[in-house]
Amino acid sequence: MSLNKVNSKTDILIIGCGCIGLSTGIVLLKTGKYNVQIWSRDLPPNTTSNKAAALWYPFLCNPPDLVGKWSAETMQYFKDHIIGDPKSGTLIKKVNEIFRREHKEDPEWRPYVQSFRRARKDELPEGYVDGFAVDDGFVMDTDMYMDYLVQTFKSLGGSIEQREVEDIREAFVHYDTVINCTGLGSRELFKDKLIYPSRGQIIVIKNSSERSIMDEEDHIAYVIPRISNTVLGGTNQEHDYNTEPTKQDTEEILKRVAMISPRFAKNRIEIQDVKVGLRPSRHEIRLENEFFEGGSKLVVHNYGHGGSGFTVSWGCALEALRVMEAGIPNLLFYKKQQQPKPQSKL
Ligand SMILES: Cc1cc2nc3c(=O)[nH]c(=O)nc-3n(C[C@H](O)[C@H](O)[C@H](O)COP(=O)(O)OP(=O)(O)OC[C@H]3O[C@@H](n4cnc5c(N)ncnc54)[C@H](O)[C@@H]3O)c2cc1C
Ligand SMILES: O=C(O)C(=O)CO
Repeated sequence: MSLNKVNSKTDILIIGCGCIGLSTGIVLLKTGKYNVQIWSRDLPPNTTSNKAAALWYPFLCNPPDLVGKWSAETMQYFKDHIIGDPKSGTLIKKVNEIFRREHKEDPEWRPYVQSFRRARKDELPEGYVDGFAVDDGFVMDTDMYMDYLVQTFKSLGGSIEQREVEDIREAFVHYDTVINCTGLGSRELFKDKLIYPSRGQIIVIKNSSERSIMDEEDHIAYVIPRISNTVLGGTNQEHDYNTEPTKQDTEEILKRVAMISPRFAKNRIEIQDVKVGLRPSRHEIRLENEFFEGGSKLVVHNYGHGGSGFTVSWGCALEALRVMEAGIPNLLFYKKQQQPKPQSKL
């Protein structure tokens, strides 16, 4: 049984069509070494990824040092490959995180992000005394960006099938190597009870804003401008599976946002949409190899990105490629191939 190879490229299956699965698929296809197919229960716009705000900013995601590294790699990847493309739905936008109390410590990801600085006094709304700033942060108009990822993946030769995987062995019938990008789905598919939902509600409004501003100190409040609208948030209700928006959360978000951006207190807010997504939260991102079927099958796990899937997506995709290529030579088939051929007796 040879490793699945067609046209001398190795066949790889990715399960999941969120920002993580699509970014990982694009990185694999760009090497020119793999045929990549995605199987996914839900397709954009019906994924958690589509419910995100989204901006580049490490948030509700661990481990801190790797999140810092992957966030910085993602920022670089955006600058090199994405920001210049108007179809990507992305914009460079300064981001300020603000605090009501002095915040002596820089964020743990600071060593990886050269453009980090402390906020200036004029960037702090009334009642706030400290803050961070990243002038070359960026935002994504999430639906536009997800469509852009799908188009990029397909244009590189990737194929997508809407298909739920109930048992990983279904995938092993056709593939030796599978990349698991199922987010919260890993709770069932791989029985990982460490991953759980953190419910986030956002409001999409017509008004615009010149910067992203967020307060995560005692509760969550943020304003994230995008190309065609602005997102106000948010909530973080752990282990809450309710995907329906609530009036109470909408009112609470509007109240908090008025504190960080007084202009939204004065001007009439024109609500376009209210969305809810379940962040795939975990004590840390799981990005590692797991061998099945006596070493003849390989699963590369890439899930558990919490509130930072977009922020770390390209760094994690590049890491998943590295991890996968370190794992494949240990597949039983490869090992057998490396064994010296028995010398003929003649
Ligand atoms: C309100 C809100 C705001 C956010 N804002 C930001 C932000 O500003 N910046 C940021 O970086 N992040 C943000 N996030 C976090 C970000 O949305 C997530 O980290 C990210 O979407 C996770 O991507 P994913 O591809 O792992 O998951 P998903 O988008 O959930 O994709 C998982 C995919 O796997 C599929 N799947 C699952 N199980 C199976 C199965 N058994 N068989 C087949 N397919 C399966 C699903 O159908 C889906 O296609 C926000 C999240 C929320 C909720
Ligand atoms: O709500 C979230 O998860 C965010 O990342 C917003 O910044």
